[in-house]
This record gives sequence, C-alpha cells and structure tokens, in this order.
Amino acid sequence: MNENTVAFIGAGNMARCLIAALVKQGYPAENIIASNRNAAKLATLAKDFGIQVTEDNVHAAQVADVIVLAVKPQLMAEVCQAMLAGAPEIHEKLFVTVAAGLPVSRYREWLGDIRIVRAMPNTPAQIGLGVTGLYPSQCSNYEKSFVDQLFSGCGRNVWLDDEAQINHIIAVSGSAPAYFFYFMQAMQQQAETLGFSSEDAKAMVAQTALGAATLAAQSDLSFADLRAEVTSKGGTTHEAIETFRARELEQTVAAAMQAAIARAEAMASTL
Ligand SMILES: NC(=O)C1=CN([C@@H]2O[C@H](COP(=O)(O)OP(=O)(O)OC[C@H]3O[C@@H](n4cnc5c(N)ncnc54)[C@H](O)[C@@H]3O)[C@@H](O)[C@H]2O)C=CC1
Ligand SMILES: O=C(O)[C@@H]1CCC=N1
Repeated sequence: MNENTVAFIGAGNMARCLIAALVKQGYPAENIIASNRNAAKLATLAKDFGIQVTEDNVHAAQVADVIVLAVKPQLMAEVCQAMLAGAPEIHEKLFVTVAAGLPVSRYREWLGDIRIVRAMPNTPAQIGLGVTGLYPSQCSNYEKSFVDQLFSGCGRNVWLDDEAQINHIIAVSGSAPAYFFYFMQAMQQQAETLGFSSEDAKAMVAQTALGAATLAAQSDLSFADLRAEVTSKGGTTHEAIETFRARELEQTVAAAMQAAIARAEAMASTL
C-alpha cells in the first residue's frame, strides 16, 4: 500500500498534522506530495518531512493515486472544479476529504461520480493521539483498508455507516481539542491570577489534563466514578464542582456541541 502516492491539496494545519502522522508511521516521504497557495508553508513541510511540494494543484492531483482535499470548505468548490478542468482524468482516482460540513453529493457535483471517503480527524493526530471519523462512499474494500492505514498513525479510527454521523464526530472529537484548550486557557489565567508564572501555570494545567486524560483512558471506571475519587465529602473539589453545576456546565457543553453540528449542517446547504 505504501507505493501509492498521496497528494494533499491544501497544506495548512490539518494537512501538516496528517503528514506528520504518516511520516512518523513510516510512510515513504517521497510518496507524499503537498500542494498549497502559500509557498512558505510548503518550504517548511519539505524541510521538516522531506515530502514533495508544489504550488500546482493539478500537478499534485495528476501524480497522485489518492487525493486528500484539505482546503477550507469555503474554497472547496473552486479548488475541485479547477483541478478537474486541468486534469479531467482525476475523477477516476480515490478522493479523501477532511473538510467539515460538505456532503459527498457536493463533491460529485464538482468532480463527477467519484469514489470518496469523508474523514474527520483532529489535531492530536500529529502526535498519534487523534480520533478520525471515516465515511466511505462507493469505495472498494482495498480502498477502505488503504484509507484505514493512512489514518492509523493518527490514532483511533471510527468507521461510520451513516454520513450524518460525520457532523456528530465533528462535535465529539473534530472540534473538541479546542474545547479542552479553552478550558485549560481559563485555568491558566486563574492560576496566573493566583500568582503562578505563565510558564508554571501552563505546565501545571497541561500536566493535570494529561494525567486526567491518561487515567480516564486507562481506567475501567466511568468519568463520574473517577470524579468521585477526587471529591471528598464537604471538601474543596465538591465546592468547585457545585460551582460548575450551578452555572450549568453540562447544558453549556451540550449547547456548544449542538452549535457545532448545526454549523456543519448549515455549511452543507450554503457552500
Ligand atoms: N484544523 C482542524 O482542527 C481541522 C480541520 N479540518 C478541515 O481541514 C480543512 C483545512 O483546515 P485547516 O488545515 O485548519 O486550514 P488552514 O487554513 O490551516 O489550511 C488550508 C490551506 O489551504 C491553502 N489553500 C488555500 N487556497 C488554496 C488553493 N486554491 N489551492 C491550494 N491550497 C490552498 C491555504 O494556504 C492553507 O495553507 C478544512 O476543510 C477543515 O474543515 C478537519 C478536522 C479538523
Ligand atoms: O472548525 C472547523 O470548522 C474545523 C472542523 C473541525 C475542526 N476544525
């Protein structure tokens, strides 16, 4: 499978995470090509990972066996239509898209009756600790297993039977690293208010998050039971948790996740 050439169309944050994971898992760098409008990003990718780079999307698509679409959803129509105009034969290749919101039906309007996997990774992919939702359409078993391998270095893959679930995965894992970063940012700010240096505050918050996440991932206990282990009756944690509860943390989290889903659904109809 490693002999397939993989082209990334759009070489921003997400493409960089995926390329980092691929190269780390031993995918041959010479079989990866990234195309981008911004030459500076390409130079950094070439230097960091030894991959091929180009500013010509059509060239990248032509030399590839698998084309990973990684531009912003708002640019996807223009990028796909320009690629197909430059190289009509590419509609025979396997496409993977990481864009939020856009359904398979839109790609078929732009590229013809293509075989495609919608993927929803997240940024911890770059250190092999990501979650990727995958929804295949008209793909062979070989193609599905190739895509599974492509994302396996990113962390955990979750294959979906229903395309609507991709929007749910956005809320649960695609967008979710940002929720945790926001929570950690708020904690760091308060730690600094308490007198810790910015460096110490960040290190303490990150280490606590790492410890809690690792413990939760390795434990058979539920999140509620793990929380109970920390919470002494009449103690400090109880006061903190009751403050979150009084300010409706659970309802806030649910509303934020529903807002992410609603945005993805709106993108499907407006882009
Ligand atoms: N950042 C994230 O956590 C995640 C992002 N995604 C999806 O990944 C896609 C890319 O997002 P990011 O990497 O965050 O954005 P980004 O803005 O970092 O990367 C997009 C790249 O596309 C390049 N570009 C713009 N027009 C182009 C063109 N005509 N041809 C070639 N390259 C062009 C830009 O220069 C930029 O480097 C989006 O569709 C997003 O929905 C999916 C999951 C997670
Ligand atoms: O914010 C976004 O739209 C993208 C999709 C998931 C994470 N980032």
